[in-house]
Amino acid sequence: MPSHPFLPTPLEAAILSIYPLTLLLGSLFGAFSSTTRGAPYDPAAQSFHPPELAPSYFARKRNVFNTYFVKVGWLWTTGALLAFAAAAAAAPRRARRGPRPGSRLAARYAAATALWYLVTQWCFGAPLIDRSFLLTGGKCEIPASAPSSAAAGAADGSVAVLSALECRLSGGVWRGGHDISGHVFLLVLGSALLAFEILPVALPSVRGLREERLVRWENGRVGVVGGESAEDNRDETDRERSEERRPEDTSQGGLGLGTKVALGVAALMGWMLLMTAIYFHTWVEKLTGLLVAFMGIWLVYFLPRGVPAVRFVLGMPAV
Ligand SMILES: CCCCCCCCCCCCCCCC(=O)SCCNC(=O)CCNC(=O)[C@H](O)C(C)(C)COP(=O)(O)OP(=O)(O)OC[C@H]1O[C@@H](n2cnc3c(N)ncnc32)[C@H](O)[C@@H]1OP(=O)(O)O
Repeated sequence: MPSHPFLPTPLEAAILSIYPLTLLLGSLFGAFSSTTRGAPYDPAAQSFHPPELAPSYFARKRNVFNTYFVKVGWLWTTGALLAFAAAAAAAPRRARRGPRPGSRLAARYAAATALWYLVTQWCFGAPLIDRSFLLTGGKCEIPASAPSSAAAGAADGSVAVLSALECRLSGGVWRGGHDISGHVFLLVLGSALLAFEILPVALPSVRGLREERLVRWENGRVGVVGGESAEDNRDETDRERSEERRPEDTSQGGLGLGTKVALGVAALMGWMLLMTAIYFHTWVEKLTGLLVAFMGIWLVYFLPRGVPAVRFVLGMPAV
């Protein structure tokens, strides 16, 4: 049982700990494997170069999983969530009496999408990842060989661009700052979103996914979702709703094809996280990617537990 609504249950903590462990094991493997250490790594290109000498297929930037899966990872996350929502809606009547995804699934998805967008795509201009790169001393360097129009910048060969994309378009190299790993961020946020939405619905009788979650009620008291102490503090309507749901606790939930596909997408994200940990980025870049993703997960899944007003907007999975 967690000690505060803002904290995960032991099972949720165990699930979340898979992420740092994956990064740690992957980074250690990358650091000690002789094949990886012997391959030519180009820090400017942030990859093994030339690609033919990369230590594995997954160590090449243009591998099919990176190009069509991670690089459009939010589209996959969206599709997986829709598949899960469709499977839950189409579940047979008996399973439908099991926990539902919750009326605020779309709000939580929108919140997570907004975070992904601000961090990796656009934040009233350059995305947060690019802003932090510039703030930590990074700049866009234009090689002498670049077309003269692009190279018209400062004396040190750098140009005043605000984003990695602009830099690339002007033929430059994004160099010198701290580059938070966008891959780690997206893969952790996307797979955790799927896990936190699907598991409490698909595995309703597993302790720690639903009923051990602590919440703070409007009167300031803290209780367990669906537990006795919590119900004592809720209004009549809430109690009635929870009575309706009680027989579902023993059902198997709606683990239809869509849910299995969505879990498959989350698992592939886990695999790609491991590949990223082994073959790409520095330790600190991976760590900051993880921390930013964890911040997002906390905002969407743990802050609502402790703040009723936020819970009113974002709700909680399977409640
Ligand atoms: C009821 C249900 C609710 C839902 C109800 C809603 C209703 C439904 C509404 C629909 C509405 C539509 C809404 C959808 C909206 C979208 O989902 S459309 C969006 C589709 N687009 C995406 O998904 C884009 C996702 N991609 C990204 O965000 C960024 O590309 C990423 C993944 C964060 C990565 O960024 P990055 O620049 O590659 O950054 P980074 O990780 O630092 O990598 C640095 C380098 O190392 C390389 N690298 C790192 N790791 C790896 C690796 N593992 N392998 C190979 N290379 C690697 C990178 O390739 C990169 O190299 P370059 O490409 O720069 O040369």
